[in-house]
Amino acid sequence: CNCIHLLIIWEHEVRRLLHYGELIPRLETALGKFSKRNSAEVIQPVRTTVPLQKHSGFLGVMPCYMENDGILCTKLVSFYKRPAGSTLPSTQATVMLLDPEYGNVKAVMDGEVITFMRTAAVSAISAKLLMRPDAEVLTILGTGKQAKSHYNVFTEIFQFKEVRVWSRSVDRADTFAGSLNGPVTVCKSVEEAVKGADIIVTVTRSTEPVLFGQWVKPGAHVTAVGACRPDWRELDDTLMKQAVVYVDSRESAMTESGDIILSGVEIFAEIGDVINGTKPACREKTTVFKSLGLGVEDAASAQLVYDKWKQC
Ligand SMILES: NC(=O)C1=CN([C@@H]2O[C@H](COP(=O)(O)OP(=O)(O)OC[C@H]3O[C@@H](n4cnc5c(N)ncnc54)[C@H](O)[C@@H]3O)[C@@H](O)[C@H]2O)C=CC1
Ligand SMILES: O=C([O-])C1=[NH+]CCC1
Repeated sequence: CNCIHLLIIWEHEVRRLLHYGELIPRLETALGKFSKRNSAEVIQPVRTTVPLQKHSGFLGVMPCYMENDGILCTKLVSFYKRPAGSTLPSTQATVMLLDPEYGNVKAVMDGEVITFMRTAAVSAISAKLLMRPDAEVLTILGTGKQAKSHYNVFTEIFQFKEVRVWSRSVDRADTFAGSLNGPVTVCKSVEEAVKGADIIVTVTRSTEPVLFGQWVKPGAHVTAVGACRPDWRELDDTLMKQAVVYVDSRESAMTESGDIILSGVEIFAEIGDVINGTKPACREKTTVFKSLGLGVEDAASAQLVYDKWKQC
């Protein structure tokens, strides 16, 4: 039995071991495999969510099996609708890697760093495929953990002339700006922040639209990361209807995304279809990539952490 080899990999180790340069190619491969719907490559159901009514939150369970790669993984993620000013965390996560033959857990690792890095990396993949190559202005709406990881990966792999941020509180936006390793423009309104922007990342905990189509430049790319419940929104109907809509998973989007379900729009493609070359990247049009977060992303990330740990 190999159950004595249980590893615990803490947050600071995951942070040390994960780098976008290695994570992005692994995620591209995993998303491409996911969109082939070949059960020998990926079995990944839509996440199961248990409402935590008393605490305005949800526990998500996100299993994934990649048979050909020998990866069996599940993430437990709790996420909450916190009131303004709350100091409680909005997302907490733990990832478990199992041995698919024995069935034992071989590693338990921090899932928070995996969650904010893999989500930002997937957004960067969508931008690589869907953003105009001459994009100059990046806008980030929201100033939390995902905002930081998105700022980090977008400025690491692209070059923008200007990066803008917006938060409901200018003080929070100023604090966020001060924590970054580069210049940003703090904007007082969403409209000011997104005017003329080539790429807009929405990473808020809002449950109502914050980004309106009337403000978005034609041909811009929007990566929508928040609003992961069927009755939560970040984008309005006008934007959803004027855009070509890409998602990480059709099933997840039709189950979990208020922006997709309530606007009634058609999904054009999964991002994995574009990676596989089976659907085009409509860069010249306004595009929305609606991200919900997938177990296959956590599985590929956790395996990378494990591989790197073994190399040390
Ligand atoms: N698509 C995916 O794979 C994932 C999505 N998420 C989602 O991303 C969002 C951001 O997550 P974190 O950065 O970890 O949260 P966070 O709590 O660190 O940051 C949230 C940000 O949203 C702002 N905000 C809260 N309510 C708002 C409102 N009504 N209008 C405008 N802004 C508001 C906060 O001030 C803060 O700047 C959450 O909705 C979370 O559920 C989180 C993990 C993965
Ligand atoms: O994929 C993920 O971990 C999550 N998506 C929405 C909240 C957490």
